[in-house]
Amino acid sequence: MQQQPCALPARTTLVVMGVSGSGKSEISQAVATALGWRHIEADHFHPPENVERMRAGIPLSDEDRRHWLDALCEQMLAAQAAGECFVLACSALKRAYRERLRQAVPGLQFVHLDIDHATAVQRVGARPGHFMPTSLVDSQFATLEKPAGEPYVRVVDAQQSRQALVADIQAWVRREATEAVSSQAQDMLDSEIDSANQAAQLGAEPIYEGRIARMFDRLTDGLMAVLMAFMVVAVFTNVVLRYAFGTGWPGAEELSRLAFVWLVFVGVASGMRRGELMTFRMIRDRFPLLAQRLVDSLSWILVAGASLLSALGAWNQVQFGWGNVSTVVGYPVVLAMLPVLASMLVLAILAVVQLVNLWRRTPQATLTQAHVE
Ligand SMILES: Nc1ncnc2c1ncn2[C@@H]1O[C@H](COP(=O)(O)OP(=O)(O)O)[C@@H](O)[C@H]1O
Ligand SMILES: O=C(O)[C@H](O)[C@@H](O)[C@H](O)[C@H](O)COP(=O)(O)O
Repeated sequence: MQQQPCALPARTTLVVMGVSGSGKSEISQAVATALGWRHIEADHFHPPENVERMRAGIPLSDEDRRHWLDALCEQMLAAQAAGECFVLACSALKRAYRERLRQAVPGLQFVHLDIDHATAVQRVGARPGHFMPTSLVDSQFATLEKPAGEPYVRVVDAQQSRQALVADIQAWVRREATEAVSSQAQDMLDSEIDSANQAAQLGAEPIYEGRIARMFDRLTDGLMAVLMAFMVVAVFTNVVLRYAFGTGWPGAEELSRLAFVWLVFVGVASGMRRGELMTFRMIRDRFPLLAQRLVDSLSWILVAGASLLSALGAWNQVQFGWGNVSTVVGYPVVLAMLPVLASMLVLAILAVVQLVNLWRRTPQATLTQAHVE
């Protein structure tokens, strides 16, 4: 049967292991045919001396198996290099032998055909023309270190019918491949989410610290707390008056709207000072360090420019609204423009401070500090 190029990205390599007579050769061949994978028969890679030893009833030693295992590793790597999945029939009796194979092919899967001594002896005895004598079955069991507990291992009862064994192994291989693919997909998704999180993140450090910064924080925090409390009380009072007493406070909506405008702009200035505004750095992080500084500088110049333009707009509005009052409460409408003006001026100043920081700090500090808004 012609092998198909192996399309699965994971769990594409399998060893069918067990003592002599467990059914490695036959079952692995059938599994390979069913999956369309290359079949490698380890018996074919024993040097003639090993075959002669076994024919003479002499068990192989670790040393006898060393070059044989090396040859098997070469065969597995050759299959992989050709882009083929493979099933290797190999006794792989000791853990150390399996580790040698795993070393060459990380993630190698093993199916252990677990068989009892009597059945193995019976099968080996009934197999005509094979070099392996039944006298060696004892030593095979003596050498066997069962693989249970090792990674990617399935143990099956080799006394089942051939069809049941092939179906079981095939289903396990497919399950493992699906799980591996979905866990790879999950890993990719996780890393996408990580890089997205890195791309859009809160600025790590405050732009400016010092006595004035502490005063500014106290002032803005206090102001926001008062504004928030005022909004809650105003809206709540209005609702209670309206539904409980059939009256209301006509100014509540207008004043809470005004408080909201103040809250937003005070919050923007406060967040910017603390470096807490959302930043996107996915593209910027791909540049070399110097280019990153230049991109950051350009970004801060743009922030300063845009903030100044907004401040100018707010100032025009202040002049325009001078003398005008709100319709319900009658507060001067410039009160709604002042937070915009103040906040935009603060943003422009902070952007300039950050521009200076960029060129004063070390490149590493700049890297963690920089924001691309
Ligand atoms: N599930 C099975 N049920 C009955 N006989 C089997 C089964 N699997 C293999 N055999 C037979 O057992 C003998 C040993 O199988 P083989 O594949 O050569 O084992 P191994 O390669 O492990 O020595 C063969 O004659 C084979 O036809
Ligand atoms: O490590 C070993 O002692 C041999 O590899 C042995 O395990 C293998 O079983 C023989 O090559 C016989 O071949 P069969 O396993 O096909 O009987």
